[in-house]
Amino acid sequence: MSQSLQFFTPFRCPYLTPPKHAATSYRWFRGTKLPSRKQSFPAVKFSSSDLNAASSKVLASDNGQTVVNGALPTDNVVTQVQSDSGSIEVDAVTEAELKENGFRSTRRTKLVCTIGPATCGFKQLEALAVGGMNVARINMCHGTREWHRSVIECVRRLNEEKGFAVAIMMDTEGSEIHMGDLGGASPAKAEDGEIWTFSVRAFDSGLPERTINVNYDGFAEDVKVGDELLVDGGMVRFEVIEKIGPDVKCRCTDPGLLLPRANLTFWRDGSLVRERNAMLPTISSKDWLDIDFGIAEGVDFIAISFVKSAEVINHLKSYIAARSQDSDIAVIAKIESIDSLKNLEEIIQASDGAMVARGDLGAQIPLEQVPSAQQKVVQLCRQLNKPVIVASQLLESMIEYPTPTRAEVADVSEAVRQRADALMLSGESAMGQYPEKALAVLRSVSLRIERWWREEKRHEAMELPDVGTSFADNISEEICNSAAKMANNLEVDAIFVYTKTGHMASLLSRCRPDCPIFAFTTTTSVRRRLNLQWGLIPFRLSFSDDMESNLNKTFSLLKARGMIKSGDLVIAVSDMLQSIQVMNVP
Ligand SMILES: Nc1ncnc2c1ncn2[C@@H]1O[C@H](COP(=O)(O)OP(=O)(O)OP(=O)(O)O)[C@@H](O)[C@H]1O
Ligand SMILES: CC(=O)C(=O)O
Ligand SMILES: [K+]
Ligand SMILES: [Mg+2]
Repeated sequence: MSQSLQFFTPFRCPYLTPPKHAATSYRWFRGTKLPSRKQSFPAVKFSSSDLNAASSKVLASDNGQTVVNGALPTDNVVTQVQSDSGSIEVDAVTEAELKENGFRSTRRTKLVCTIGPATCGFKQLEALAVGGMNVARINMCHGTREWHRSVIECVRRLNEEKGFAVAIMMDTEGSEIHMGDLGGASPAKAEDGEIWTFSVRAFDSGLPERTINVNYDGFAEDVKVGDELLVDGGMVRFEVIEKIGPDVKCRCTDPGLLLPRANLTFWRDGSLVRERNAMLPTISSKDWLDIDFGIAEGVDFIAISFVKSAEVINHLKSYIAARSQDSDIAVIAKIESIDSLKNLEEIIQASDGAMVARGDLGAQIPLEQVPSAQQKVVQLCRQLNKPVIVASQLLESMIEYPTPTRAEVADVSEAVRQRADALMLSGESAMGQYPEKALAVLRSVSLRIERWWREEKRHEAMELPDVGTSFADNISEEICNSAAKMANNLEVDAIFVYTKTGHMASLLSRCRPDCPIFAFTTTTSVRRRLNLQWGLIPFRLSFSDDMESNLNKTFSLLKARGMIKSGDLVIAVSDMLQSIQVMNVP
């Protein structure tokens, strides 16, 4: 049986001004005591007077079939469903998880893994995909384009051959100051009191002992004797003791490992020195070449390091649009500098998502300010309806050890509790000894915390401001907000959303409902992109504007695959019809 509410908006044309009185309404929902899901659904016909909106109509029938636009689904639909039964695509891991644990227990928090030497092989990538990796990140700071291309090819092959839907994120190097790549030598340890040389010289035949290359030509000019030099945000510290032409001699004051291409920052009188850094371009000439590479390879996301303003994001987005027609590449702003925090709202607004890149962020602001910055970025992204990734050092000790520290588990839990869209592994999966175990920890902690929070109903409702600019957008938002609220109150098993661009799916995800969201979309690229968003289970399915036939088709395909069963309670929304329907699976 089905109950439905539809919003007819004849003024969806952008050049028509919407009449104000036609605001959508779900008063019946607010004012009506909703039946508990234990009760079966009475077939109720709402009269249009039950609704506030003159332009809204409720269509319901009592024979288990919904009347859409006055037409009943015909036998033809059923025949078509049968002959089309192989045409739904969902990630193989999610499918297995759904069947094994049921709808409600699927993981909502998405997982991103940085791919490096420890995980670049086909088998290792497969193990990560099986372990729940939703997005594979390649970091252009490291490795050659050839190396990255082979990783992308492996992921694509896995998706095709094994039915995964792993998306690819390319992360740019950015032009902040960092060390060279050590010329292939293994990372060295700097000991307390040792003198090391940081040099902007090019060394043709290997690096002399205790010498580090610096990528930024102005380095020797900019630093002063007495400055403090921080490697990787303070993992190793030096004091500048002498400048000799292109060489800067430094004494190690905090020992530690010098990793290839580690970030360098220098501090004077307790403050970060940034004058010159602030003038470096966010996207370097090398980054532009990497971006061309990413576009040519058809990556799903490009993450931009050290974003300073919204301008660079807009610039990149128009470049991508010009270079690749119909491109679905989403641009993720990495929040990892003081400037990005200053211009946070405009940057997030301009981007398709953000990453709290705590590694470099912690080198630019005092460490104790990183947690509040994280909370702020996560919250703002949700309000602006952009996916957000919490990254760096989540399970840092697992680079070397097979179990995380209690503090690391608490940190992961906090990011899940904040309801970030995704968590990211860096060194743990790129070059650690236990990439699969680290992923398993993220997975099990996410599941546990999500369930606990749901059961205890601890999530305080967040004020979600309107994000759209048009009246049609506002209707979509109202529909999604209401659908999510109804889903929680009725304790439905899943929300179905039929969406071509993915926008309605992300609006639902933003509400963080108690049940998972099945997002049906027509293209594989949108489906992969939705993989980053909280609570979405993306399916590829060809569908029409006829919701009734879409629903029949989906029910029959999902039932045939054992993913849903008769009696399951679902709410369906669509961005073609702007409707909400509540029904038990027939
Ligand atoms: N493609 C790669 N080849 C070799 N080593 C890699 C590669 N990708 C990552 N790594 C190693 O894993 C570590 C952590 O990866 P991560 O992507 O966090 O890099 P990062 O250098 O900290 O830079 P970023 O600030 O962009 O995250 C790196 O420091 C590097 O040692
Ligand atoms: C991920 C990243 O770039 C950082 O944490 O600095
Ligand atoms: K990077
Ligand atoms: Mg960084």
